[in-house]
Amino acid sequence: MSVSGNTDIDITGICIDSRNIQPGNIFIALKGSATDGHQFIEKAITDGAIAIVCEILPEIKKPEIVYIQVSNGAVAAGITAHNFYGNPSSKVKLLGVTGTNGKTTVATLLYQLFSNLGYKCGLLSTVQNHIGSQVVPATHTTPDAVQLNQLLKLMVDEGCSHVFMEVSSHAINQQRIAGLEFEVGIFTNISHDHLDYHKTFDEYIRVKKLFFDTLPKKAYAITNIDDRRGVVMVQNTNATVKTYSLKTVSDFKGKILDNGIMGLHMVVDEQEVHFRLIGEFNAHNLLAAYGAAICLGHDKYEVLQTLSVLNGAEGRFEYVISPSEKIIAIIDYAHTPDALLNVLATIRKLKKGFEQVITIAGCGGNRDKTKRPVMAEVACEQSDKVIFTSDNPALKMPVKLLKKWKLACPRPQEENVYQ
Ligand SMILES: CC(=O)N[C@H]1[C@@H](OP(=O)(O)OP(=O)(O)OC[C@H]2O[C@@H](n3ccc(=O)[nH]c3=O)[C@H](O)[C@@H]2O)O[C@H](CO)[C@@H](O)[C@@H]1O[C@H](C)C(=O)N[C@@H](C)C(=O)N[C@H](CCC(=O)O)C(=O)O
Ligand SMILES: Nc1ncnc2c1ncn2[C@@H]1O[C@H](COP(=O)(O)OP(=O)(O)OP(=O)(O)O)[C@@H](O)[C@H]1O
Repeated sequence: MSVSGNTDIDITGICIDSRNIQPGNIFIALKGSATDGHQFIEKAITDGAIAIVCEILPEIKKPEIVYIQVSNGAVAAGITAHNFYGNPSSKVKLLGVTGTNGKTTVATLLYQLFSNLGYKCGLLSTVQNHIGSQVVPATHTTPDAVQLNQLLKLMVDEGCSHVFMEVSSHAINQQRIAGLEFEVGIFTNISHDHLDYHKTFDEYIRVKKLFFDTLPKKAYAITNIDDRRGVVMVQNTNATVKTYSLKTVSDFKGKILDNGIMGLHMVVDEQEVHFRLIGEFNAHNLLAAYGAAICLGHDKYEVLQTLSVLNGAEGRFEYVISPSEKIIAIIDYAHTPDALLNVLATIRKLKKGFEQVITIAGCGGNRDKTKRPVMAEVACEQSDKVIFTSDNPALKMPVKLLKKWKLACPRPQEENVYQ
C-alpha cells in the first residue's frame, strides 16, 4: 500500500460509485464486470471526493487529494468500510449462510428462532433486511461492502446481539464480506446455478469454499454432509467443523418419521419433534438452524421447541388451502433445476388424494440460460400439466426492437429496464 497527500482529513463517508459521491467522501475505484471504477476518479473528485483508493494511480495527481494505492480494491473496500463503521461485525454474533439453495430459509429461520428466544436480531436476506423489527428493502442477497457495514452498524446501534446473513457466491468473489468477523458459517448445498457468472461448476465450488477457508479459528463451520461437496467445503477451514445429516452419523443428526402437508415429524438428536415446515429439504434447513443454535451454546429442548412453531421464509414453500380443501396452491421461489426438483418431488410425495399437479414456472431473462431446458425437463417430468411463463425478462432491449414489436415500455425498474 502507498499513500500520498495530507491524511489528516475528516472523511464524511465511503463511496464505490462515482454517481453517488457526497462532498468529503472517500472514493474506492473497483474493477467491475461492465466497467472500471478507475475511469471515474476524476468525476468523483469533481463531485467532492477528497480521498481516492485505487489499484492504479491516475497519471496526474491533484495535490489537495489523498491517494491510497492498494493491491486489491475490493478487499480494501471491505476493510475500509468495516473500520469506518466501527467494526460492527465484531460487536454482534454474526452468522453467515451460503449454498445454492436454502440460504434465505436458514437465515430467516435463525432470525425467527433467536427473536423468539428473546434476542434483538438483524437479518440480511434476499427477501428483506431486518434491523430488529424494522424492515429495510433488500437490493441484493448480500449487499456491497459499504451498504453491508452500514446496515451492520445500524443493527449494532439498534441493540441487536445476533445478525444472520446470506452469503452469495457473488459476494464472496467480489470481496463484499472482506473484514467481517463471522462466528458461524453454514453450508446448505451446492448445485447447478450462477454459471453465467462463475463459468464452470468447479469455479463456483472454489468460490463458495473460500468463505469457509477464511473463517477464523474461534468460529464454527457447519456443513451438510448429505451434499456431495459438504466435506470438501470445510476441508481447509481453521474453524471448528460440525456436520449435519439425515442419512449418516453426524454432529446434528435428523431422521424423518413422516413428511406430510401438515408438517415434518422428525427425530433430532434423539428427540421427537413435529415441525410446521414441509419437505425433506426443510428437514435439512431445520437441522442447519438447530446446529447453529447448539454451537452458540443454546439448550437443545428450548431450540427444538421454538423451531417447531416457525413458519419459515416468505415464498419458500408457502401454501394456501382452498376452503373445500380440494386445491392446494404452493408458492415457491425455486429457480434452479435442483430446487424445482426438490419442490415438485416433495409435492408428489404429499400428493395423496390429489388428482393433478399443475406447475406454473418461468426463468428470469438475461441470466444463466443453460439451466432453462433442465428446469423445463424437471417441470414436465414431475407434473401432470405445466404452464411456462416468461418470468422477468430482465433484459435491455434495443428501442428499435421495442418499436418493431410495438411493445410498450414497462414501468422502469432497476432489474427490468427496457432501453
Ligand atoms: C455481476 C455482479 O454481481 N455485479 C455487481 C458489481 O457490478 P459490476 O462489477 O458490473 O460493476 P460495474 O458496473 O462494472 O462497475 C465497476 C465499478 O465502477 C463503479 N462505477 C460504475 C459506473 C459509474 O458511472 N461510476 C462508477 O463509479 C461501480 O459502482 C463499480 O464499483 O458490483 C456492483 C456494486 O457492488 C453490484 O451492484 C453489481 O450487482 C449487480 C447489480 C447484480 O445484479 N448482481 C447480482 C448478480 C448479484 O450480486 N447477485 C447475488 C445473489 C445471487 C443469487 O444467489 O441469486 C447477490 O448477492 O445479490
Ligand atoms: N436446503 C435446500 N435444498 C434444496 N432446495 C431448497 C433448500 N431450501 C430451500 N430450497 C428450495 O430452493 C428455493 C430457494 O430457497 P431459498 O430462497 O431459501 O434459497 P436461497 O439459497 O436463498 O436462494 P436465493 O439466494 O437464490 O434466494 C426454495 O424456494 C425451495 O424450493
